[in-house]
Amino acid sequence: MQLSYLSEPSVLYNLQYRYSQDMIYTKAGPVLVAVNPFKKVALYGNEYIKAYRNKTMDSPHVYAIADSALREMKSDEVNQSIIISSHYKGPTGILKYAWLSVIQKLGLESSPLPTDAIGTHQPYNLIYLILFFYMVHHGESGAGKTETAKIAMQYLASLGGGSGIEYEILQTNPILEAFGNAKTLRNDNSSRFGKLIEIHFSTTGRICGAMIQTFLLEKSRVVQCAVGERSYHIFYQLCAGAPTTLREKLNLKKVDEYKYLKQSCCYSIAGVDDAEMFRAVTEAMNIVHISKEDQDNVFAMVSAVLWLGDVSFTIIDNENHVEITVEEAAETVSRLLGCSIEDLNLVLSKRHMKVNNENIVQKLTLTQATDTRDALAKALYASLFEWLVEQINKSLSVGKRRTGRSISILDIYGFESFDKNSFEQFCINYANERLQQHFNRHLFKLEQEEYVEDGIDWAKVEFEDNQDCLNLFEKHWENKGGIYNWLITMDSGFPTKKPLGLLSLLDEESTFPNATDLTFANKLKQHLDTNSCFRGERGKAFTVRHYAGEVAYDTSGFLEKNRDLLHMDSIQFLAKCKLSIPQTFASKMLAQSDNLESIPYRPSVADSQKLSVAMKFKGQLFQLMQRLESTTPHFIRCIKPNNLQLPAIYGQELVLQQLKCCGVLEVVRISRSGYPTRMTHQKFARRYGFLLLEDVASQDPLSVSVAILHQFNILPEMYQVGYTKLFFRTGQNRQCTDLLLSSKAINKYIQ
Ligand SMILES: Nc1ncnc2c1ncn2[C@@H]1O[C@H](COP(=O)(O)OP(=O)(O)OP(=O)(O)O)[C@@H](O)[C@H]1O
Repeated sequence: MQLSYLSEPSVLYNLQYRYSQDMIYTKAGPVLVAVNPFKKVALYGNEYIKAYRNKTMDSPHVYAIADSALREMKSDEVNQSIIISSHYKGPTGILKYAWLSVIQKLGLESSPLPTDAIGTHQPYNLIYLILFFYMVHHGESGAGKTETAKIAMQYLASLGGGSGIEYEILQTNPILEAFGNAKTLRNDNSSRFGKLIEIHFSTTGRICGAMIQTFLLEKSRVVQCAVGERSYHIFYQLCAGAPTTLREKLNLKKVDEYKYLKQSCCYSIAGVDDAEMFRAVTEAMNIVHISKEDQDNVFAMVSAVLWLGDVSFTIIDNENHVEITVEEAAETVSRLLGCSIEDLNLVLSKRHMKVNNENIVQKLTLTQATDTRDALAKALYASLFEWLVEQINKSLSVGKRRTGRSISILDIYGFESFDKNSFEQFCINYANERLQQHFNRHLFKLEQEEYVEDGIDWAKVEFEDNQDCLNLFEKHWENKGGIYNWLITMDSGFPTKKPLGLLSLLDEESTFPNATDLTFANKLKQHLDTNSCFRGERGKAFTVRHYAGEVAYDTSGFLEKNRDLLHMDSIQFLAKCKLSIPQTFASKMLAQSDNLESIPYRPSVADSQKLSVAMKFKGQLFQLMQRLESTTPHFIRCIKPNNLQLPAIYGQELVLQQLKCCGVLEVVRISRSGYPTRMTHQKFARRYGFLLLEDVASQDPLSVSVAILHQFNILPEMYQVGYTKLFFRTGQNRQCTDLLLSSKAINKYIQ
């Protein structure tokens, strides 16, 4: 089904009709729209893979996208990318908590919306309806990006490389999901990080290796998570599935006995067996060659993080200073990390500072000690995640003799807008602005530029350009006189001039020791109030006009999250641990802090051992975009038809909103009026020239092409002749080809 022939209402009608028939994939111009079925659909597996490979099936599918990426990689000798994204605006807030209390009352904890509860518990039906209406009109995560990425990987992996590498690539999924996914209110298996997997191919077109890059893991979840949500799956899987010896070695308790896990009152996921998942994860680790010893170290770190949360403090004076309480938690942490209780106490209750060139030791208050403990837990977990990805990459980089050709699959968080939007949404939405720019560039800008360059008659199709919003985030300009001053920021990844964009203002404020979230918000208002994409709000808030809608951000916690400081004392503490894995984490952190010394912009205050989170993210995104720019992109837009994670419920408004947000409707418009299929005159003349019945006066490819089109009476409104290419309306090239092939001329030729 090609939506490109259709008007907007019929696009919507068709999507809904197809969804009701389990046809969850639809093409909108070059973009594949995937509507989450929330149930098993009979569209996958070897039979389907074979059919798409042999071209006996050509209906829209992730397999078809992966297949054309593969073919184009081989024929054009250009790297390809499959960019999977979703766009939603989601609620949190009171109704969600109301819903949680409803399901708890029904004794159906962890189930987002049990269908049997709707019918049998009449008193709750009204609440259900209100919630349903509310949720359907806002939309949320769980659109199906990760599943789609896995389906694309499955297709590519089915090619077989003979070395088993494709199986290894698939087995990275359970590991990354265990350590980087969590149950949220919106999705039982929500990815809390972005992921790019680059699959490498040999000269014969076989998979010979892969490389994974991850982005911005949500580490705050390790120490804090909302009611009804869970922390990372691995915590629950380890506690449920560790064999007795490991359980004893790690001194594991039940999940509801750990403070970090207890706070959200949610321990299980309907239909998921954590113990079984643990076995699948260890099996996957074996397959990607993570040694038994390393696995034990990994699980020791996971257990250490859990036990750190249980380390408590005793107040030792009337200034609220503390020491750690020496009990099971502290003892277990020191055993698992390989440090002494004294060192653990020192790092959590005291801080070394340099004041006026003099070294002093400051005692920590209860709040400071608790923050230090949580920062250590978050850093340990984030380092562990990074380390695991590194190990996986080592294992996947087997095929050194590769062609340099690759297909990258990008599965990155979608646009987010909740009741309360914090630093995480700020970064995620910035990433989405970047990706939307990439989408616009390829589907609107470059497309239309090509028409103009080739001199065809073309009335420009307007599209929502998000350049202004990107500038608000990234660029530096002088407010005086309102003149934009395009100063380089990205070459080095660091600003070289006075910062006046959202990111650089945030970074600058993060380096002032006395700055607060309020001074940051005021600074934004002072510098950016004249910007049309920015609006200062009361107090600590500000609003950004994103391409997908306005989002109000609350700056509470922005500075702290952006600084993401782990005090040098904590790094040195990890370096002193006897186990090799915390030592490795420490060296990595120290290496990062060394690199920073060469950066002129960041002041050398004692704590600035790390690049700020926003700047690191900006650098990562910049590299990502550079990488994607050198590929031919294939876009998949995932749509969530309801927020209840249930099959057969299709919220028209919700779908429409997502289609609008992600530019699909504009793509349909441009595909209808545009000429998406094209072929150079040379290629067209070479392919069909032999069909000409009469000699053409001039043998140049353009004249031959035009003569062929005339001979077969191809309607003039179906194509345009450019300087270098023929441009065909949607699908017309194919119809044209069919026409040519079924013509008498070809029959004559064959005879
Ligand atoms: N093609 C599919 N077939 C069957 N079920 C699917 C499919 N795609 C998604 N789902 C269901 O939807 C759920 C959410 O999908 P997924 O985790 O891929 O969403 P996501 O967009 O990656 O979400 P998040 O942004 O929270 O990570 C899956 O756990 C699965 O139950």
